[in-house]
Amino acid sequence: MSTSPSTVDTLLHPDWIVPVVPRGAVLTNHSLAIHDGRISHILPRAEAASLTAARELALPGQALIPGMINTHGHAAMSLLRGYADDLPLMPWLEQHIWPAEGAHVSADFVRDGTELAIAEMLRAGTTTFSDMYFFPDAAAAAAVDAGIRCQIVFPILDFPTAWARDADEYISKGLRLRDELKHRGLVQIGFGPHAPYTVSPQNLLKVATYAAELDLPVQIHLHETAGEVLAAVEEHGERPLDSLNTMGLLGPRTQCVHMTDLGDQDIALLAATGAHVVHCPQSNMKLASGACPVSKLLDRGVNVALGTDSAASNNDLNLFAEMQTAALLGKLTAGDAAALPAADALYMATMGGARAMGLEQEIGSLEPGKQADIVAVDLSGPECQPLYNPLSQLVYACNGSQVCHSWVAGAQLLHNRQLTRINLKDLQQRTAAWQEKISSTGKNQ
Ligand SMILES: CSC[C@H]1O[C@@H](n2cnc3c(O)ncnc32)[C@H](O)[C@@H]1O
Ligand SMILES: [Zn+2]
Repeated sequence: MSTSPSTVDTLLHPDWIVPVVPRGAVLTNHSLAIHDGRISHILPRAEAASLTAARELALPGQALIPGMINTHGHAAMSLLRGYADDLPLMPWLEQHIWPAEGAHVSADFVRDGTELAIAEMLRAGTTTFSDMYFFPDAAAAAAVDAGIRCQIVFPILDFPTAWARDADEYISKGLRLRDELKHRGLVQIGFGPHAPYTVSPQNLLKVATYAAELDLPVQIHLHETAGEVLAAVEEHGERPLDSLNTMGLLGPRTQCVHMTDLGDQDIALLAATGAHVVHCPQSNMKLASGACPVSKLLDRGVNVALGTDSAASNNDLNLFAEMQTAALLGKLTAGDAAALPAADALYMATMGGARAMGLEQEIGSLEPGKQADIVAVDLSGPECQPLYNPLSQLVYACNGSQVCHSWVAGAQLLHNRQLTRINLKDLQQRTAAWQEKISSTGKNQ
């Protein structure tokens, strides 16, 4: 039986702890201790005096929450933020984004773009992100250097790009990356078949076989628009979700991103298979793709996580904004102001993501024994006053810039809003060089 140590690495004294599990709980006059990268204690402030800590931090006016989990994105696309706005999905992709990626994406682009995304995410409370992009080795390297936790789903497409020639090469390169990173505790590798309209049924079948054999996660863009579903029904005679099910691709290791076009039968299938949904409300709204029926999914017991998608379709990587949008859109979609209360939105941004990634025993809530992935949010400013309910402020009033500190596996990556492992000045110079290069090339060249 393991006992909690009386000597700890770090002892935090916030005004509130919002552990997420149990849902809706808010602890006052409590302290949290970190030891060996994990949460060792959450205890009443009066009892914290019995602990000896190497480092103690008073956090007046601040709330501790679990580090947030951005369950879907393409981090390096931060270099394409604002490159093509106000367009629907397919013209945006086919006429603007894919040509720009064809012209500019390289290992250096991914390295710098991912670092820019990580800097933004850490400063807004994200401590774990999922990434689906070319040169996933460069994305993983940026994450390892920054100390942030991530899930890298290596891309799979039927067509050639700068990273791979065909689906077999995408898969073999991705699996090699998985072998190289197997022992990196903060990095999890999975399959990232882009979408049913860019990956053939034969190649999706290969993904299903490998994923089952290796027990790896699979993340896919799915039912992003009604047009996607309609085109698939015309071509294959069935809805994409049904095709994936027939292929054996729907199950507890599957993360279905977007899911705006969903009927009752689709929802029943998701519930029966245990597949997860990753809701990206701001991207769905900006591209006018549609709205995921989150309340119905939750009512049927489907796990829903939150993602920003890329900075090219959002245009920021801020889960506070995403939580607020999810809550507001959820109410509008359900026609019910009681739908998606603040506690549910925060759950989706934390435990929802952890469950989707199969990491629910490790992250997603503040509980003794879990990894110390923690964020401290300042609720003392005028935008959060008066303060009747910290949970309400976190979801409906905070904007991300109130994040003061964050820790991943006990390592402090943000201290008083300063990134501890990223040189922001140098990063901003590299970003400016990319902007210069991309804008001088001109659009679609
Ligand atoms: C295979 S790497 C990722 C690929 O996906 C593109 N992408 C970015 N956002 C979306 C979206 O909302 N739906 C579909 N595809 C998207 C990105 O540009 C890369 O080419
Ligand atoms: Zn996406």
